[in-house]
Amino acid sequence: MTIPEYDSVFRKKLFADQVALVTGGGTGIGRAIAHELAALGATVVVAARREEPLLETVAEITEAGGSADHVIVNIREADDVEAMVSAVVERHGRLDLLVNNAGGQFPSPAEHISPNGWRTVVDLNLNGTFLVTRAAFNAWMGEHGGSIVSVVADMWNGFPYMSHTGAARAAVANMTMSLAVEWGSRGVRVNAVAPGTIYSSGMSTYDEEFQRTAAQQSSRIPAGRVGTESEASAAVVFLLSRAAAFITGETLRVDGGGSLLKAPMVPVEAHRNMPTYEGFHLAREIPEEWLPQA
Ligand SMILES: CCCCC/C=C/C(=O)SCCNC(=O)CCNC(=O)[C@H](O)C(C)(C)COP(=O)(O)OP(=O)(O)OC[C@H]1O[C@@H](n2cnc3c(N)ncnc32)[C@H](O)[C@@H]1OP(=O)(O)O
Ligand SMILES: NC(=O)C1=CN([C@@H]2O[C@H](COP(=O)(O)OP(=O)(O)OC[C@H]3O[C@@H](n4cnc5c(N)ncnc54)[C@H](OP(=O)(O)O)[C@@H]3O)[C@@H](O)[C@H]2O)C=CC1
Repeated sequence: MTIPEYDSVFRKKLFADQVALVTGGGTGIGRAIAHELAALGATVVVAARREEPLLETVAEITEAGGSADHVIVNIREADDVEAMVSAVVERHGRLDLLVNNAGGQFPSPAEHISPNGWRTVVDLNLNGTFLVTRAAFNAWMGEHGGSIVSVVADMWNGFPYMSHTGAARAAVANMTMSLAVEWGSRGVRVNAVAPGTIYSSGMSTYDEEFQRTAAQQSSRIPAGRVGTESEASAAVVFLLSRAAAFITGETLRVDGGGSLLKAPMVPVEAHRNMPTYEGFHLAREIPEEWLPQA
C-alpha cells in the first residue's frame, strides 16, 4: 500500500533542515506528530521502548517521502535518555524540536494505587519528561535554541481515578512555565498541549470498561465528540513552529471545551458523609430537600 503524505494545514517546508525528536513516536498521537513534522520537512527521530512500532512508523514516513529513524529508549532511565539524545545529535548534527509525547497511566481509585504503581506513573510522566527535556537542552538547545512541547492531559480540575498522572501532568505544566523563564534568553521556547479524550490507538491499551467510559465522554464535551490524533498533532506542530514565536510557558487545551464543563469523569455518588460545619448560630440550616437524596 502506498502511504499518502500527511495532509497538514501548515506549509510544506516549515521545518526544512530541522531535526525533531518525538518520544512515543511509534504509536498514536506521537506517530501522527512524527508524520506531520516529516511532511513539513523535518528529519524526525522517533523513540520508545518497543522497536516494532518505531520501525513501522519510520517505514511509513520514508515511504511517504519523509526522513526518519528511530532510537530505543526507556525515558524513565537517565542513562538511556542521555544515550538517545547523544545519538540524535551525532547522527543528525542538531536537535531543534523536542516533543515529549511518551506517557501513560492506568485508571485506579487512589487508595488502590500501590506505592510502586504511583512511582512508576510519576517516573514516566514527570521524571521522564524532565530527563529528556534536560538532556535536549544540555546537548543542543542551550547553545543553539530550540522549541519543546510536552503532551500532558486534562488535569485542570483534578483527574479522579487517574490521580498519579494528574499530579505528574500538572507538575509538567508547572515545569513548562519555569523552564520557559529560565531558558528564554537561550532561545528555547517551552510549551505543552493538554489533550482531552482523543480517540488514539493508545485507547486500546485500556480494558473495555475504561474504553466505554472514555466513549461516554462525548456527551460532556461542548464539541460533541472526542478528538482525533491529528487534532492533537496540529496543536503540537503550531507550538513548535515560528507561528508561535511569541508563545512560551503555555499549556494549550485540545479538548473540544471538555475541561470547561467541570464535569467529573465519573458521577459523584449521592451521600451524606461530609457533614456541614456550622459556627454561626444565626445561619440558615440547609433544608432536607437541598440535601442529597439516596
Ligand atoms: C476519559 C478518558 C481520559 C483518558 C486520558 C488518557 C488517555 C491516555 O493516556 S491514552 C493511552 C496512553 N497509554 C497508556 O496509558 C499506556 C498503558 N499504561 C501502561 O503501560 C502502564 O499503566 C504503566 C504506565 C504503569 C507502565 O507500565 P510498566 O512499566 O509496564 O509497569 P509495570 O507493569 O511494571 O507496573 C508498575 C507498577 O504499576 C502497577 N500497575 C500497572 N498497571 C496497573 C493497573 N492497571 N492497575 C493497578 N496497578 C497497576 C503494577 O502493579 C506495579 O506496581 P507493583 O505491583 O506494586 O509493583
Ligand atoms: N489519547 C488520549 O485521549 C490522551 C492521551 N494523552 C497522552 O498523550 C500521549 C500519547 O498517547 P497516545 O498516543 O494516546 O497513547 P499511546 O499509548 O499510543 O502512546 C504512548 C507512547 O509512549 C511510549 N512510552 C510509554 N512508556 C515509555 C517509556 N518508559 N519510555 C519511552 N516511551 C514510552 C509508548 O511506546 P512503548 O510502549 O513502545 O515504549 C507509546 O508509543 C501520552 O502521554 C498520553 O498519556 C493525554 C491525554 C489524553
